[in-house]
Amino acid sequence: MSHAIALPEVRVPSNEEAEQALLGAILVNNRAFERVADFLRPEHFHDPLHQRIFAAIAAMIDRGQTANPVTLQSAFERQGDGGRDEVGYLAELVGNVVTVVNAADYGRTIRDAFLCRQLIEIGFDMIETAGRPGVDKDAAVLIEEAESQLFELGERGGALRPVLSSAEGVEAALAATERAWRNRGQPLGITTGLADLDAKLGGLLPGLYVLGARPSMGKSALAFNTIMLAAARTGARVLGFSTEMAAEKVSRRHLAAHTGIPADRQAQGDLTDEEWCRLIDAKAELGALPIHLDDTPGVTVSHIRRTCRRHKRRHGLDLIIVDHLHRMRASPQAEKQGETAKITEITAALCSIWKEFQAPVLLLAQLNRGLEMREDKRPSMADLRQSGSIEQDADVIAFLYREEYYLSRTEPGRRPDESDDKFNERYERWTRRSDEARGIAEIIIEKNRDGPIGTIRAHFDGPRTLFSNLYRDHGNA
Ligand SMILES: Nc1ncnc2c1ncn2[C@@H]1O[C@H](COP(=O)(O)OP(=O)(O)OP(=O)(O)O)[C@@H](O)[C@H]1O
Repeated sequence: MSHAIALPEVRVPSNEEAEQALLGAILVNNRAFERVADFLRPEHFHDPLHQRIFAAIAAMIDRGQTANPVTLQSAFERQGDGGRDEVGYLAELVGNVVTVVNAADYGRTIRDAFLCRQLIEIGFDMIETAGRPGVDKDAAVLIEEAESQLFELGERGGALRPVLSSAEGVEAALAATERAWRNRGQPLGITTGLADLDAKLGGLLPGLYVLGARPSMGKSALAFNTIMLAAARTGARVLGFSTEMAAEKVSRRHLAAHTGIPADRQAQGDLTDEEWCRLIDAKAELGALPIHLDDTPGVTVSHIRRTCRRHKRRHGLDLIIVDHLHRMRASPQAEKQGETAKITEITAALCSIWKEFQAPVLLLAQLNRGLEMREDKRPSMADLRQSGSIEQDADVIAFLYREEYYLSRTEPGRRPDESDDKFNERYERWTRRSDEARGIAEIIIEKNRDGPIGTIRAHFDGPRTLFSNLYRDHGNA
């Protein structure tokens, strides 16, 4: 049985005096407009007449004209919406001006009142839709919609994303080029911690990055231990979704990467006094990094979006890592339609997530077992399961490959009819290849929307579950 609740009477927030004072200040001195032009728009005013006056002032100043009661009045008359009492009102606004110094404060007060009015509207909408009997959307959808509205309001003050003119677009592109020129030698985007990879990709920029590999190749090690740590050390605020590994295990691997004490030994508590000290020192250093982990199993894209919104509001957000695609859940309809529909829905949604947050999304993906039947087990695009939508939506697709992994599992045994010489020769070949492959990983970039493709090599340290630069850090040629 449902029962009615009485809602409190809410006063609509507005500040008539601030609106009048700001308009008067701008009419006395048009320079006051510059102090509010970046964040204040006509719809932020509560009084419709003030909205019209502010819009007219903005248009005149944009055209390089002076806005004062006389020019404004004639502008209103030309538009056919001037009235006798406006002349008097504009003069009154000017007459009551005490100072033009507080223009920015008046502007912020007006905008705050607008945001509060918007909040009230969203709140009433929520009450109305959630309380309507026979509501046609389920609670999760209503929460998603409310969060989306709040996020928009928090991020852009309810403003529409600006449409850029060609001139503005070119100016933004040149400003980015200038920033890049100042930081030449540094990646444009967030560092991956691997210099050769940064050189190929320009670091991680807003976009969808897919990293595919067979299990145990070190995908999670590359994403969580190498990229996450390197990015966070440069101040990037990272949020990781780990569907496979508990957050505690990810953190234990962070400690392993930092101290060199393998995660399995930490878990067993088998440590010397000196190692304990290293772990405690590492705790302080790693604890200060802007890293957060969500280890909810089987996450949906809406869970990721909601968590990112909340996270961005509280902590800021520069990099999102999702481990991994094939452990995520899609909508019940897509799940019913099969794997292709599921992957298509998830990659499209992750694309909209990087666009919304203007941050790179690094998505890990498990590859088909089929590639292990091949002589050359280096992965390629065809090994991505249901790869169509991934190929289309991803800005970068890379694969991780370590020959060492396969060689260590195929130590030759003597065949029944094999001579000593033949066996020794085969064994030596295997030993040579194993030596060459030891600690080496290949990152094969098969798609790079804005840059070159190709393979880079890195060093893999198993006990630390950490990748590092091959040449610089290890001197391998
Ligand atoms: N203590 C250790 N000593 C040596 N190697 C280790 C140690 N701990 C982990 N590794 C190696 O790290 C690799 C695991 O990496 P990771 O879990 O990142 O792989 P993955 O590609 O994400 O695989 P999965 O999808 O199965 O999680 C394995 O090859 C494992 O042998």
